[in-house]
Amino acid sequence: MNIEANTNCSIVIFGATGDLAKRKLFPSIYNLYRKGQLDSRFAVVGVARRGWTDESFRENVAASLRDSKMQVEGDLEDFLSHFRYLAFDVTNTASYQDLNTLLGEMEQQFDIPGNRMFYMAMAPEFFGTIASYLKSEGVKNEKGWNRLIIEKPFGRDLPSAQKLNEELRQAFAEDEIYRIDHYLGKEMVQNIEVIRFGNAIFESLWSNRYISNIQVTSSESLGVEDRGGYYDKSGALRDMLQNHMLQMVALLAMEPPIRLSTDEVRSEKIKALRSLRPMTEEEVAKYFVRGQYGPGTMGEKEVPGYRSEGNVPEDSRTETYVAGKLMIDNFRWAGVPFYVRTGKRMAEKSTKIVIQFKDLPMNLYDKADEKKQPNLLIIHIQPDEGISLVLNGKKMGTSGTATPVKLDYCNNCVDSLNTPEAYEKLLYDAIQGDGTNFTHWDEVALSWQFVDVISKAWTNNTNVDFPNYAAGSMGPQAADDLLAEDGFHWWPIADDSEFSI
Ligand SMILES: NC(=O)C1=CN([C@@H]2O[C@H](COP(=O)(O)OP(=O)(O)OC[C@H]3O[C@@H](n4cnc5c(N)ncnc54)[C@H](OP(=O)(O)O)[C@@H]3O)[C@@H](O)[C@H]2O)C=CC1
Ligand SMILES: O=C1O[C@H](COP(=O)(O)O)[C@@H](O)[C@H](O)[C@H]1O
Repeated sequence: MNIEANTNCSIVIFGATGDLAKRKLFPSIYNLYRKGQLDSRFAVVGVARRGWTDESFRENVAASLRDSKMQVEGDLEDFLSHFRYLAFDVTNTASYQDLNTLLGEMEQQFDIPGNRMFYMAMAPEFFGTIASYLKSEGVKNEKGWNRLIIEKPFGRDLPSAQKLNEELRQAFAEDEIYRIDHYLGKEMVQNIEVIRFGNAIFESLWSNRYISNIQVTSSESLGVEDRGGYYDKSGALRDMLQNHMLQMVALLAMEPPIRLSTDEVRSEKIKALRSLRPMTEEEVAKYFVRGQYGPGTMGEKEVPGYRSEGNVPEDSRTETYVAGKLMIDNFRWAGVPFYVRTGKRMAEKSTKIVIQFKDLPMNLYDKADEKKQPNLLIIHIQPDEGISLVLNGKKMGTSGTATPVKLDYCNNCVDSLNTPEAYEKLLYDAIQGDGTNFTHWDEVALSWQFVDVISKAWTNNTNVDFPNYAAGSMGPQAADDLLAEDGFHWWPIADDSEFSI
């Protein structure tokens, strides 16, 4: 970690009237303030087009805290006094000059030495323009540090991501750019490194010698809600796999870094992503499966199919589900499939990683009429947070018979109230100058390079039979077949008591 002593700063939120600011950013800033993790000398400037006043902006911030069901204490008025609003036109130099003047005033008022953090919570087509004006109009400050936080999506393929990156790099250095992947702020995603590198029993087994396959599932029960317009141009591959899923794979596959510094961790993740076995377009069908949900039942409720959602064409060929088999061609992982799957309108909201260990070459407790139970390490990312280890123990009252036993550690049972939200942690890290849990450009580029082949193959092959899974199910049959061909199956993500074959 690279910790910055100088953390009193101004935060400028571009897109301060939007959904992300309301649902995630204001509550996170308030939590940091309440816990004393934000220096008391801070300022927040919200910018967007609409003509709000400071008062209406503050009322909106307060409403966002109420909506997030936060415990707001007697300090709300003081907190809100650090917030100002500026109606803004991103293409007009005068707006940037007004912003600079306002920041100067607030820096004086709150004794801030010029540190500025610019948070891009706006449609991505504006990111390059804003970064360039921040520099040309002198809002990027010479007096303190400058940091640019960039929301997803970072491009829609490698060329567009490269173009965006070049635009940003004209104005900001790589170490001033913080590309957010909110999965990297999740408590249990951060725990992957600790589980691996803090436990002799796991690190010594963490390779193709002992692991047979790894499964990463991130299933969502919600559909596309009101984001049909965005989602139909994106799909599950770009929306989830290119970023969150590949980041989790990189953390699971990387070599131990020589120390926990930003550069060392990133460098190992980059090496893991470079080891992903590339595919040709023709090979994509062998490794990847796409799906789109049709109508179905969620709990008791009938829900429509994807093609009937708002702003989605009725003949859409956008995938709402993707499953794949990734091979990592390096010494540690050769021969071990990493299976990933993610989708909307699946049976459960759940993110889990299951590490399946190889069977013993000879197990004295194998019975011809009983199926074998492999050892499993399960990392529960959300909504439950914790670790389970599935072992074999003696079946009580019998002799010579083994039965699966599960050891559970529940992280959010211990301290659920104090588990910080991902955005809160990432904002805190960015203020500290710690970029470890943000993605380096090379990681973004390698991920797009891998994903672009899949999206090209899917665009060129229009012969898809969509919808191919019912809302409320666990996805298309082809995703089960993908594992069955290798002699595996997806481990259940819902009811842990089912952890026997
Ligand atoms: N919402 C979420 O949960 C997530 C969002 N993101 C990303 O965050 C970013 C923002 O998303 P979200 O908050 O949902 O989007 P919204 O559409 O809700 O908000 C967009 C914001 O941008 C402002 N805006 C739009 N055009 C202009 C303009 N020309 N000049 C100035 N301001 C403008 C809007 O305000 P006004 O209309 O007043 O100008 C509004 O504040 C996107 O990149 C998205 O992909 C990423 C992960 C999750
Ligand atoms: O980035 C995104 O993530 C969410 C899922 O995030 P989670 O923290 O709830 O697992 C997903 O719904 C959204 O489509 C995607 O853009």
